[in-house]
Amino acid sequence: MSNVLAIDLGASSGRALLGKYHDGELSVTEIHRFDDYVIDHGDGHLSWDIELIMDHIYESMAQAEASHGFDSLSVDSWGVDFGLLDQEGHLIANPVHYRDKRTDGIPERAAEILSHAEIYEETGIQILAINTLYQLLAVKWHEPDVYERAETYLHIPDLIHYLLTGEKYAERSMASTSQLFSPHSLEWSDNIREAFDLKPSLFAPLIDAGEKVGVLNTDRATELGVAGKPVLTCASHDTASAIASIPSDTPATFLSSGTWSLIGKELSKPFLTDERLFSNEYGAGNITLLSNLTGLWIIQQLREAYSQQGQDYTYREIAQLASEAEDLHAYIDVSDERFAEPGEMIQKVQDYLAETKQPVATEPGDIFRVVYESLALTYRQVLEEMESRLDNDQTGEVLYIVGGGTKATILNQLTANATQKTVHIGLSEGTGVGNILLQLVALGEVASLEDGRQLVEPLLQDELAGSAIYEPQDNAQWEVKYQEFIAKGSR
Ligand SMILES: C[C@H](O)[C@H](O)[C@@H](O)C(=O)CO
Repeated sequence: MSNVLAIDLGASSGRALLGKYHDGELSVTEIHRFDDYVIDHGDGHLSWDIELIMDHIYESMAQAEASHGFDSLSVDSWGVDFGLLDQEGHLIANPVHYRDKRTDGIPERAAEILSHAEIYEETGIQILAINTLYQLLAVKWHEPDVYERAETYLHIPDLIHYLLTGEKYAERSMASTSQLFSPHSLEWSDNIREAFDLKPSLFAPLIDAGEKVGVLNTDRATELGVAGKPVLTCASHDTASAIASIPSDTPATFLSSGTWSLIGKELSKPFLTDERLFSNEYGAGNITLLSNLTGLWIIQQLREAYSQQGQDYTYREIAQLASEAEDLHAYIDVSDERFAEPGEMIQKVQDYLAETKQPVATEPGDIFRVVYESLALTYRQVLEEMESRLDNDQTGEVLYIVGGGTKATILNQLTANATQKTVHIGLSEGTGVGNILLQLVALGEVASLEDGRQLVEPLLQDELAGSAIYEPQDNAQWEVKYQEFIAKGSR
């Protein structure tokens, strides 16, 4: 019998879930939710307000204690970002946001030292400017004084675990997002470190999901009466914890749907392609081969843009408008760099449509529909690219979707239509539940993650009450749309 506290930090909001495992049954309650922890410094500079996040984590502990109490805690978050500690172990500054402009031009400069092909060969990670490697190089090359002071780099969950326990570790699923890690050896890549002459001290000892980091030992923990409770690793990368919550007996084809869309397959070993199409991240004990796509961020940004014009839409209203919208047969390339950057999203979608000589959507519902359809068709494109390269036994008829994006039911159906796969809906709080399952494994309450995944089905029954499967519809029509998309909107 254990109660575990999962802190799940997303790029748009964070939440604390209390998982109660009693008599072989798991129940999960959300006890705290918070947002607004991005600091916008202007001129394209963004950081994460770590003090505010820590306040909410202590608030979550207080709520958990006021509820049923908790036996352990673990934090997961978005990938790639990190904090730098100095020699005394002090955080030098707030962690910088992956959308910060500091990495502009860095991948190109890095390629003069080690080609993109060599970096991919070593790390199995797609070349994206947000990657930790490029962020660290931005510090080294543009802020040498900060680089000099920096002794250790820690990803967000590792940093928070350190601030709670004083112990410095790097959990492997998160390390695998960095482009400083080898999916072949599952260790930090000496080749990358040496090629870019990065200080060895920056790299904390690696640790697996499901291990003990230390115990809560801060003054605030003492004040709350929670000092001494263990802090454990889950799969600290939120995508990896989300995939851990998929109730599949066999390696799954997955879409982790949220601000980002991470679509791919669970594999037993890395799979590299000459075209550097997919990332080989490390999950909870397996490789998660995936493509990292700008996901519902575009919808979130459209919503904000309409709000600035005085039109406030709930996500339910957005889905409704999109489902009633005209089918314009118009598509965007969701991976076009302009859509990854904040601001002016209505204009950006319209500009893209005009530039590619497609009907320009003007009504909000039409614009939302263009984005939803383009996402769904991009999922098909990625899965086709993947499945055409993998062995037959690694292809699948079922696609599992987990994460907050599952609430966009229109996107679930469009994804089934576009991919021609049966879509099984997982938990909207899959990440937090994956975090909980891995803590239960660490505590010895559940024998393995496979056993833990069996606990998810009853949670799904509670959440979805029967609407958990979407079958593909209108196959012929979607075949036509896919060809149109490949011509106008594909990446
Ligand atoms: C930076 C992104 O958050 C990251 O690449 C992605 O993998 C993720 O963590 C989505 O939640």
